[in-house]
Amino acid sequence: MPDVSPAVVTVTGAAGSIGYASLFRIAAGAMLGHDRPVRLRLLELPAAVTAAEGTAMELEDGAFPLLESIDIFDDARTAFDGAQFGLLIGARPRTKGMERAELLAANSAIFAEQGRIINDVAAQDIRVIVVGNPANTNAAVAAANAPDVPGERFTALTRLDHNRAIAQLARRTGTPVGRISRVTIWGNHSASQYPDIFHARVGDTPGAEIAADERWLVEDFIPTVATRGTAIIEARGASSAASAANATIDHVHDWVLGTAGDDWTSVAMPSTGAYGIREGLVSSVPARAAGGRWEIVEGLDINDFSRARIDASVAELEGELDAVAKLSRA
Ligand SMILES: NC(=O)C1=CN([C@@H]2O[C@H](COP(=O)(O)OP(=O)(O)OC[C@H]3O[C@@H](n4cnc5c(N)ncnc54)[C@H](O)[C@@H]3O)[C@@H](O)[C@H]2O)C=CC1
Ligand SMILES: O=C([O-])CC(=O)C(=O)O
Repeated sequence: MPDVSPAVVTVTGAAGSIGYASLFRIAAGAMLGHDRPVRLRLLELPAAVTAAEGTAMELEDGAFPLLESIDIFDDARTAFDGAQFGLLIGARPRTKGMERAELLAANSAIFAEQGRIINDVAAQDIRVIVVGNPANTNAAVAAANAPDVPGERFTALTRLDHNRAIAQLARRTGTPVGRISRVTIWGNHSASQYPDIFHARVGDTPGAEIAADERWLVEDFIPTVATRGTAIIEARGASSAASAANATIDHVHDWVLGTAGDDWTSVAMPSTGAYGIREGLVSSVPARAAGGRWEIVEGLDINDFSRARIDASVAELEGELDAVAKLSRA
């Protein structure tokens, strides 16, 4: 029986670009199903509350039958009260001249606080997706600060990278995206990520056969997927917003309503130690969802080519988390 009780959805950074591109589709039922009412709770910085009010006016004007309420907050403790879904989109952006360590420090403070608050006031079945960068490490920090919430409820967005990889494979092979499955993004949502097609199915062709063109794989496919965000910033003059919102909705949709058939998707979630990834890191892995839970797809054969790339991206995640730990001790 589908859950048709109203869902309490807290969205941080709600007045930003991804927030704006997400909220209308959430209100229309694209995220949780077309039979599940939603109650939106929008969190913004005080300076952006008026903009959030403008978005709320437009949401009202959508007259969405599923949208039961919209509330706006500049206080995280109130915004997360009773939240069943936390879309953590708002983050401190990197500003000119800012070192990566400063960016990590600023965001770890935000996500540690939000993790503590979620622990204290969110609903018992809270599910969190962190979109704000550095997303994996922000999710790891939030999870570490929410000891009463099962770690698996904290995830980060690599579905955008996953969708980008499918799109590139479709383009290369002339295969409709709907006939491409079992692609995996491993590691960090950064340029070190590893889009793995060795287990993929591309129409009737095994991904390994396509990966055999190593020159294309190394010089074209992997870097195109891994640096797509930068290419979009260069072209658009702003970072991916609609595609990031779309991927966020896909992620939560599949988490709640299940992944299709025997396909899997890519989810950054706290490591269980599977595939030799250190526990505590939030790394992207292949995962299926059923019954409202993500399950890592275990037992895939990882060849040397993939192992080296997974290890490199995981090492970057270790470096980020270690830097955050050092900063919080300083
Ligand atoms: N994981 C992924 O695949 C992707 C992640 N991103 C990241 O998503 C984040 C948001 O991107 P955009 O919406 O384009 O940015 P944006 O700058 O348009 O909006 C961000 C909003 O967050 C708000 N905000 C900042 N700190 C906050 C806090 N502590 N609490 C509540 N609200 C807060 C700001 O006031 C702003 O309205 C960025 O960190 C971006 O790098 C972007 C694309 C893809
Ligand atoms: O750097 C950014 O904000 C954009 C980003 O994550 C992406 O498009 O993958």
